Amino acid sequence: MYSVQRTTAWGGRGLFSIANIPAGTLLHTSSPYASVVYASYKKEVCAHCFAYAYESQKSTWNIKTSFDGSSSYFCSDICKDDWNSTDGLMSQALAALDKLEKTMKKKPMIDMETISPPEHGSITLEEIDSAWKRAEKTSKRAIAKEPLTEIELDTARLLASAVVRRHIDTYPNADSNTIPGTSWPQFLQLQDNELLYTQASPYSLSSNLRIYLFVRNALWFRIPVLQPYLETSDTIRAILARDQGNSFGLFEMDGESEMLGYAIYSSASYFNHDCNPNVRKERQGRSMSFYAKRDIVPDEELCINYVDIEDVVTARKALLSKGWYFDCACLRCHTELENSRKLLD
Ligand SMILES: C[S@@+](CC[C@H](N)C(=O)[O-])C[C@H]1O[C@@H](n2cnc3c(N)ncnc32)[C@H](O)[C@@H]1O
Repeated sequence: MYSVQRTTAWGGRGLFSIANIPAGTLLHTSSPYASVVYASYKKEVCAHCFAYAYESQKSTWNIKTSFDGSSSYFCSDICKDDWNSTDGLMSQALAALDKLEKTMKKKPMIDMETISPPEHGSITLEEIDSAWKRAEKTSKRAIAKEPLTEIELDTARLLASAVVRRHIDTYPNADSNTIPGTSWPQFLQLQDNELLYTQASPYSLSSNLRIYLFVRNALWFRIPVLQPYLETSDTIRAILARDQGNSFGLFEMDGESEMLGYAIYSSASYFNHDCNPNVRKERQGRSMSFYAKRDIVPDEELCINYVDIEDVVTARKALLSKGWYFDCACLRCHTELENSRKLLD
C-alpha cells in the first residue's frame, strides 16, 4: 500500500503517499462500479473490457449476447461469459431500456413542469428534494413528455448497470464476481455533487428526473428483482449525484482521441487534479491503473490531471470550472497566476 486518504489543505479529501515511491510504480488498480459504452459505439466496443474493434483491425465485434431483441457485443467469449455472470441481468436491463425507448409514445406522459421547481439562479436543496419527491409519487408507468436525448439514454444505461451491480453485491451468486473496493456503501462515500451541479446547470435537474422516470418504468415492470432499488428515487438520485464529477472517460487505448463511453471507478475517485500531476492513469481492459510519473516522497499528495496540462493556466482553469465546477487550488495554477499578475503590475 502506497497511500492513505486524508483531508487536503483546501478541505476536500485526497490521497497522500506514505512511502518513497519510485517513478513507474503501480500505485492502484480499480474496477468499475458502473459503466456505459455509448450507443453509437455499441458494436465496435466490447461491452465488458471496452476493447475497440478498430484497434484490432476490425470494423465491429461479432461475438454477442442477445435478450429480447437487444444485443451486446464482445471481443471474446471470456468477456461475454464475465458479462453473463450477472445472471443475464445486465442484458435484461439493457433490453428493458431499449424496449421502453421504442414504445415511449404509447405510455402515459408527465409534463415536467409539474415536477420541476422553477429554474431560477440558485436552487436550494429543499427545492431539489421536493422535485424528486414529486417525481417519485407519479405512476410507475409515467415517463416524461419530452423524449430522452442520446446522452440521456446513455446515462440511463449507466444507471441500469449501477443498479444491477448493487443487486449483485447484495445477493452474490456462485458465478458473479464481487469486486474489491466497489460495494454500494463505498460508492456512497464518493463526493456528492448534486447541489453544486444543479445550481451551476439548473437544466440538469429536469434532465435527471426524466432519466429517473424512464429507468424506473423500464426496469420496474420487466425486472421485478430490481424493484427494491427503484421503490424510492434514492438509489438513482445517489448514482446521478456521484456520476457527475467522479466518472472517468473511456478512451481508445492508442491515444485519447475518441471517448467511447464512461465509467465510475469508486476506489480511484479520490485522486484529485493537479496541473503538475505526479500520477498517470492507464486503462488496461476494464480496469484503470495508476502509476507514479516520477519519484514521490512520503506525504506528497497523489494527483492525476483531469484536463490537458499543456493548456495555459486560464484555459485549464476555465475547463475545470466548466466541466467540474471547481477553482483549481494547485500550486502550478497559483504560481502562474501570480506571475502573470506581477507582469501586469
Ligand atoms: C473525483 S473527486 C476527487 C476527490 C474529492 N476531493 C473528494 O473529496 O471526494 C473531484 C473533486 O475534487 C475536488 N478537486 C479535485 N482537484 C482539485 C483541485 N486541484 N483544486 C480544487 N478542488 C479539487 C473538486 O471538488 C472535484 O469536483
